[in-house]
Amino acid sequence: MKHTFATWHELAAERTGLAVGVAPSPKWLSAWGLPDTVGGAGTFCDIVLASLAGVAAVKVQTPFFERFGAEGLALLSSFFAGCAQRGTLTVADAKRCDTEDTMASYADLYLGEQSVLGADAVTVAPYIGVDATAPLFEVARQRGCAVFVLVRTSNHESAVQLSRDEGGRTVSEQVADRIAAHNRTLATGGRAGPVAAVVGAPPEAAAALLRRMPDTVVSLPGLGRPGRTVDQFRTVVGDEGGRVVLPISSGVLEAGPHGLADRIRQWQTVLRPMCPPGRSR
Ligand SMILES: O=c1ccn([C@@H]2O[C@H](COP(=O)(O)O)[C@@H](O)[C@H]2O)c(=O)[nH]1
Repeated sequence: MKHTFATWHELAAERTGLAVGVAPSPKWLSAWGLPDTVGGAGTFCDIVLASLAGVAAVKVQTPFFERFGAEGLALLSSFFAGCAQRGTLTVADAKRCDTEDTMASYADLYLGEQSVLGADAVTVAPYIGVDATAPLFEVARQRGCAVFVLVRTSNHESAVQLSRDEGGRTVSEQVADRIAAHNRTLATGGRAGPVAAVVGAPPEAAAALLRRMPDTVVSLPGLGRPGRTVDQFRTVVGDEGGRVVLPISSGVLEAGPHGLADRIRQWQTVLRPMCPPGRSR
């Protein structure tokens, strides 16, 4: 059976919630001894693909491909096709943000039936209004894809997300509530809705946001970073492991081309108890 993010709980139960971070940036190409060219990025992708057996998902930072122009996009498209052959879902981490008509074109580019990229999911920023991204939600629903909306990010400049409205809700909480509302309408048959969330908050805030969005797949970045422990994540996830995606970039790429496959297996071993087999959302 081909899984989608709507059936993430089944895929994660089988393969764990790990999403391998894919970033052919100047930094990682250099660390891997590869040239900072589209050819170097191609070799990087081949090595990653060879290490993906049994991996549920990849989270791909698309600007590191786009910077190479048409050749970079062609590489991204063929990398996604390679992932699909392995049953690995693809998140295009593009963090798009625009008004409705433009977002509709992003839906065509990343998720649509004729999409040249053919991703399973794309990330969007909600600061022009969550509902401006709604054209993507409908395409995602029709095609069994997902749109990951940034609810709370981990970067130092993210304070605006904690501003409060008259009712006392933070911007992050308002975004979370819109996501929950969309999924109440769009989720069907006990599956997760097509609107997913990215929550890079500290543990307590992350757990509260996770509870605020039932029927929603939630990506929790931060594992593998200094100061973030597996125990912290275990506490946040609780028994909701069937709807959690755990993206790890630096924590896998730092193993280098020869250690990558082993590092991925090590993370899967660590993460397996967070997603009990057969557990539903
Ligand atoms: O809150 C967020 C949301 C997304 N990111 C992205 O993750 C990578 C870094 O991943 P590591 O596993 O920590 O290396 C970063 O470049 C963003 O694209 C994030 O950091 N925080």
